[in-house]
Parts: sequence; C-alpha cells; structure tokens
Amino acid sequence: MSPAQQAPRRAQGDRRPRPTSARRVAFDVLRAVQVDDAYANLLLPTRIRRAGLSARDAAFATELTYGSIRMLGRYDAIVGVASGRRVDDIESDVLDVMRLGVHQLLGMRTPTHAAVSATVELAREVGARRATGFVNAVLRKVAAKTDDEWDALVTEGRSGDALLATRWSHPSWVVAALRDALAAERSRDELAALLAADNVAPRVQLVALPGLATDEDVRTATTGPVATDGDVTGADDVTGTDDVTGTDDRAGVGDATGAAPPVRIPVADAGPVSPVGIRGTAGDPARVPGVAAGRLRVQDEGSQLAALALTRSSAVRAGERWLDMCAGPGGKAALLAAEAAQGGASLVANELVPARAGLVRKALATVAGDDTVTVVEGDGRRFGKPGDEPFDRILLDAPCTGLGALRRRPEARWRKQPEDVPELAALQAELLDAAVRALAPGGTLAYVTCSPHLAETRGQVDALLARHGDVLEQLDTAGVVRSVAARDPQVADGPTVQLWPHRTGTDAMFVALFRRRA
Ligand SMILES: C[S@@+](CC[C@H](N)C(=O)[O-])C[C@H]1O[C@@H](n2cnc3c(N)ncnc32)[C@H](O)[C@@H]1O
Repeated sequence: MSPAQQAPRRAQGDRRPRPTSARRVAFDVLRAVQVDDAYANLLLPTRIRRAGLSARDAAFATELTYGSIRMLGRYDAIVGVASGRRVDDIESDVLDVMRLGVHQLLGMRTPTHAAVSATVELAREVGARRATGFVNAVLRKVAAKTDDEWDALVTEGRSGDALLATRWSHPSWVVAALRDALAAERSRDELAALLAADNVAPRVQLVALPGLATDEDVRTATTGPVATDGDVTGADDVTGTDDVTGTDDRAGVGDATGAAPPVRIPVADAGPVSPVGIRGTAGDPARVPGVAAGRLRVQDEGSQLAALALTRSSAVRAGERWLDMCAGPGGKAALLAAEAAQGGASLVANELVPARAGLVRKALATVAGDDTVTVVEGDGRRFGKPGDEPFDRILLDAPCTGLGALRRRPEARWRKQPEDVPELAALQAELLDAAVRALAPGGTLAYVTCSPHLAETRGQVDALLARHGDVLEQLDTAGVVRSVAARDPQVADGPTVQLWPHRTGTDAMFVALFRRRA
C-alpha cells in the first residue's frame, strides 16, 4: 500500500506539521477549481511539487484530482442517492471530500477500508470534523454496490441525453452538442464511445519540430514508461492528448434509449497520426532533453495536423508571409515557425492577451530567428485594413468553447455554459472576416477550433461562405489532412474535417481550408 493510501500514524502530542498527503493535494486542487476557478492542469503540478510527493503519490493525486473532476456529475448523483439528500444541501467542502472518496471506490478500485478511512481522516484534516460520521456512512453505502449497480440506480427513470449525461458525467447541453456534431457526419451511433473517451486520461503526445528535432531526440523521448497529461510538470504548452487506450467496460449505451451494450473504446495505439508526432512519451516530458531544448514540444496530434494542413496544402514559396491570428500560448505557432523556416517563409504570430503573447515569445524563442518570426500583441480583428500588406497563409485557431478537449481540461465541461456559444460564435465570425480581408489573392486560410460544436464549426463555415463566397473557394480539407497524415486519420469525406478522440486519439479538432480567388 502506498503512503497515499494509508493515513500516517503519529505519536500523541507530535506538533510537527503534518506532511501533505496525496489526498490533501487532490482536495486542495478540487476546492481551488470550484471556488477560485483554478485550472487543475496548471495548479496540480505546483501543489505536487510543493508537497514533495513521491512519483507514485503524485500519480495517485493526479488520477484522484482529474478523475474526481471529470466524473463529478455522476458522483454527485451517486452521493445524492446514497445520502438521501440533495447534493445542493450538502456543504461544499464535505461534498468535495466525498467526491474524492467515491472516485477511489468506483474509479480507482482503492480497497474499501483504505478509501473510507483515509477519506474520513481527510474530512477531519480539512476542518469538516462535524461531518465525519456522515462521510463514513455515505461512503460505506457507496462501497456496498458495484459501479454497474450504481449506474442502474442513478440512471433509473432517465432517458435520452439526460441518461447519457448522468452515465458519462457530461452536462446535458454538451451531450446534445456532441450528438449533433456526430449526426452531421452520420455517426450518431458513436456518441457513447466519444463520451467514454472524454473520461479517459490522455497520454502525452509530442511534436518533433521539423528541421530542429534529431533522431536522438525522438529516441530518448520514447524510451521508458508512458506518461499521461498529469505527469507534465514543466512544459508550458500542456496540450498533450492521446490515444484512447483504456477499455471502459462499465455497462454502456448503444443509443439514447437506455439499451446498455458495453462500450469498448478502441485500443488505438497504432502509432502517431501526425507525421511529426510522438506517442508513448517516457516519464515527465519536461525532463526529456529534446523538450527541454525546445526541439520537441508537448502538443496534441490533432493540433499538429491542423497546422500542417495549412503549411502543407501546397508547396511553400520562399518569401511567403504567414499569419497566426490567435497564437497564444504558441503551440501551433511553434510548428508553423519551424515549417516557415524550412520553406523560407516568415510568420507573424499575434495574440490579444499580453501574458499569452509572452508564452508565444517563449515558445518561438528556440524555434526560429527574428528574420522568420515576429510576435505582435492586439486584437486579431484589426488585420486586413486598407493598405496593409496581405498574408499568403493565415491560421485562425479561434477562441472557442473547447468542447473537443474535455479529456485534458477536466473542469471545462462544468465551466462552459451554453450561453457562451453565441458570444464566441460572433467573435469567430468577426475574426474570420478580418482573416478574409488580410488574405492575399491565391492565399490559404485555415479556420480551426478545438470544439466540434456545430455553431463553431460547420455553421461558422456556412455563414462565412454566405458572406464571402464570391472571393473564397473551399478546399478539400479531408483530402489535404489525409495526404498530410502518417496514417488514416479516419475523417469523413468533405470540405471540412472533424477529428475525434475516440477514433484517432486526438482532440476533437475542426479544420476548414479556404483559398482566396486570385
Ligand atoms: C484556441 S487559442 C489558440 C491556441 C494556439 N493557436 C495554440 O496552438 O497554442 C485562442 C487564443 O486566441 C486568443 N484571443 C481571444 N480573442 C482574441 C482576439 N480578439 N484576437 C486575437 N486573439 C484572441 C486567446 O487569448 C487565446 O490565446
């Protein structure tokens, strides 16, 4: 049993400060996510370091934190049934303690005694002493049933999106949005597999920057145990995701009617889908020499394909001018810069938020010199004014709901609201208008989102063509992505591309390519 699973015994009267346990780290991060709107993937590595957790306890804290946040909706339903109370009536710190306990019992298979006693101890430690009896009683009830039995109980009387939302711990509006996006490519029957994939911890993926990464970099990056996103302690671009290699054998859903065949997430470790991607990274990527030197970067392979779809859709002519309109924190800009340097093009990387522009500068510092890249700060909507020099290739990786990256951002599914969509869609449309203005005749525009929400993807493209169909021509994006990819990216035919985590093990990136008529 690891120290994380056993409450330390201390002599009476021992006044030394108690070492921070893995469970306490997970509790503190869960609280900060709820109360201060913190981001788990940014806060957790700091807290783990500060607590001095061993590698094993760090892994325990990571799974406990991420898993509890992802499965929060489902666990609240279980706590509601087990306690006989509305979760809204349970004090929030006590509820957080119980969420962590339920994840140990149902999500991590921690032995019942260890999970219950250590969670009761945690309640005491965080000042919820008054509730230790309640926590103990509820967790014992939870432990008395299997996950499948709980599934039947919490989904009883529910159907359609409400059933899927509870079973797979997604808000109903997100389930509906994902269903609509799959239905748009006649893949509605993949919904359960997608929802299940969103709940699997992603593995880190790296990009080997063209012209910079060496064979030795790639070799040293792939030797050793596989890391998940939570192991990333030092990379500034925490965009790693991966294959859905887990198998979730909880009774699943075949459709929204509640029939429950098991959902098997495909074991998709067929090697990288990006020609410059690396999967199966060894240990903490921040300690990989090529990453430390900036020749390799943590980056989801969907993001890599999106960037390469722009840079490799046609041969690069020396002297081309490229623009990354919304570049922060600089993941795609780094790949664009490496590609630009290879082809003799130059890149302007723009970002609205100064702190994020700083991250872009940092990302580009080791990739290309000032003759190749310029980082500028400001609103992307200012581009394309009369008299401005146009760009030959533009990447608009637009601010979006991020519903395509729910595996990596565990709290995102609970934080985004349906009301965010129209506001973001309006901004995306204005940025697209600016991109069209700024595009040179014959130039290529890549519109990219890490969201599959139709209002941000196909809907946005239809509206763009309605406004600018006279000057814009749609390219065969599916053909381009297939030609760029290292293996079949499993995308539907058509002028736009939607990647999916349950198919390719990438984020659900959307890509649409356009050419400005000469
Ligand atoms: C999806 S992220 C871009 C991710 C980036 N391409 C990468 O691969 O690392 C969108 C970025 O757009 C920025 N942004 C939001 N509104 C903007 C605007 N009006 N003009 C320019 N950038 C904006 C956000 O701050 C955010 O950094």
